[in-house]
Amino acid sequence: MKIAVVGTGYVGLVSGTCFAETGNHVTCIDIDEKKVKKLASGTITIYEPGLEKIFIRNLNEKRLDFTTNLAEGIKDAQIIFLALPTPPGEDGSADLKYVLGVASELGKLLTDYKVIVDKSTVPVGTAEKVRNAIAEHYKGEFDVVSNPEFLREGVAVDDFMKPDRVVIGTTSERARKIMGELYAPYVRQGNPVIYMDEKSAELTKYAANSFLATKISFMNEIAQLCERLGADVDMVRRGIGSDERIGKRFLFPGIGYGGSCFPKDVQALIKSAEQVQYDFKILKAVETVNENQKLHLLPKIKHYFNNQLKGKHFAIWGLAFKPNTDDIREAPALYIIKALLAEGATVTAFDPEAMHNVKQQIGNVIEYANDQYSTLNNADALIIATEWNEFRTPDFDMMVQKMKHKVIFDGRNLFDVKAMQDKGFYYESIGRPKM
Ligand SMILES: NC(=O)C1=CN([C@@H]2O[C@H](COP(=O)(O)OP(=O)(O)OC[C@H]3O[C@@H](n4cnc5c(N)ncnc54)[C@H](O)[C@@H]3O)[C@@H](O)[C@H]2O)C=CC1
Ligand SMILES: O=C(O)[C@H]1O[C@H](OP(=O)(O)OP(=O)(O)OC[C@H]2O[C@@H](n3ccc(=O)[nH]c3=O)[C@H](O)[C@@H]2O)[C@H](O)[C@@H](O)[C@@H]1O
Repeated sequence: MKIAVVGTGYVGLVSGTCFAETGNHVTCIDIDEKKVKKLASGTITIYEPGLEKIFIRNLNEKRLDFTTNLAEGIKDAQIIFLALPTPPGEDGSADLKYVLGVASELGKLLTDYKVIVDKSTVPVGTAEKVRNAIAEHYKGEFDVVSNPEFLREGVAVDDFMKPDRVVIGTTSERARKIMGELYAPYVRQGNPVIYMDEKSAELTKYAANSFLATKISFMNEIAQLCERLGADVDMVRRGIGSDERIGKRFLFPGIGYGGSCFPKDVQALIKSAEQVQYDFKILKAVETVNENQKLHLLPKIKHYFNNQLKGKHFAIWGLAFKPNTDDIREAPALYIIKALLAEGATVTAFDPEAMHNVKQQIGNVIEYANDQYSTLNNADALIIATEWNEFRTPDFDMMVQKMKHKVIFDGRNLFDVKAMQDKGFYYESIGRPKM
């Protein structure tokens, strides 16, 4: 099939590349000229394990190309995916200016039947708005489908190639058939394509992200209780996770959820509810808990240093919002850094992939180290903000040699509490007894 993908960010690039991987011809369109030039010349623009290899293969085999020209990019396409940003507007609701702007452009360009697919995360009713924006200029036949994306950064290729499910929202038989054909190679036995109406598909995406965020905030509150009652959240997590109705995944407490989606999607669903006079109480609490959790380590740190952080030097391991990505959008580490600097402390940080993005965002207000151990020179304490694999089994002897004090505040529960005590560390983590 011939496919166009408008927007070559995370979702656009991953889905475009993966659609090409099963033999489709994909043209990716973006207004960012620099990005398009880079991609067209074979340089990948995001860090995503496994993506570069298939990106290069499909580029070389001419199943994937890039352009800034919308008219040229969509000309021969049977399906046009919109993978455009839907950032929070001033009031927290999803800003649809990119999606509707492109829809209106498409209306001026369409000359024959095409399926226009909302892949961006968009509020209920957007498919209708996209349809109207196109129909204002184009009077011929076309369909608008909602096909939300559920990939996770860091494992995006696997999530896309072997999805748990594919949700397709359309009431058009013609569009349903085309979308079914496109997705047939991706769904394994037992992992269904779920067809529904557009509105239900749109809400499914927000419900999924909000439910997962709720699980995390719930566990972060259980962790708070554990700290106050002397229980161990790791044990509680295992104890409840083995119940299939609850499930083992997404029960890890930490320093809050970040990333480009959970924070904005929770906010947007609260707003959508408000617009139909519904007060979504649980989600408001989920958001508040998460805001507090990002700085949960701070009082512990201040308490340890008798409320005097001025002149103290901190090492930070991990800047990305989660491992295996260079994405720093809403990363808890950035909130911690800001709070430490405001208290007059200094910071040296290391992240295996995300440092270039942090440098670009906050510049040289902190120092950047070439590896995890160099952050520790003269550090009064180490703070762990992202659970990269290489942080899980460090050389503790080398750490001890470099650190001024053997003090670790671990926002991701990487180490065994008793083992750390035996090594002589002062070690605080999330929801586990200090010993
Ligand atoms: N990042 C993720 O892991 C996931 C994101 N989503 C959703 O997918 C959508 C896109 O997200 P990301 O890929 O992260 O966004 P992004 O911000 O990484 O990329 C968006 C791209 O669209 C381009 N763009 C903006 N206006 C344009 C226009 N008029 N014409 C052509 N290109 C234009 C930008 O230059 C950028 O390259 C959002 O709604 C998001 O909520 C859904 C699932 C996963
Ligand atoms: O809509 C989206 O953009 C995507 O949002 C999330 O994917 P992503 O943001 O890439 O990352 P997750 O793995 O979900 O992690 C999100 C945040 O939750 C935190 N988290 C996750 C799991 C957990 O048990 N505890 C926890 O604190 C992570 O550290 C991270 O900050 C969803 O998992 C995807 O299904 C969805 O497509």
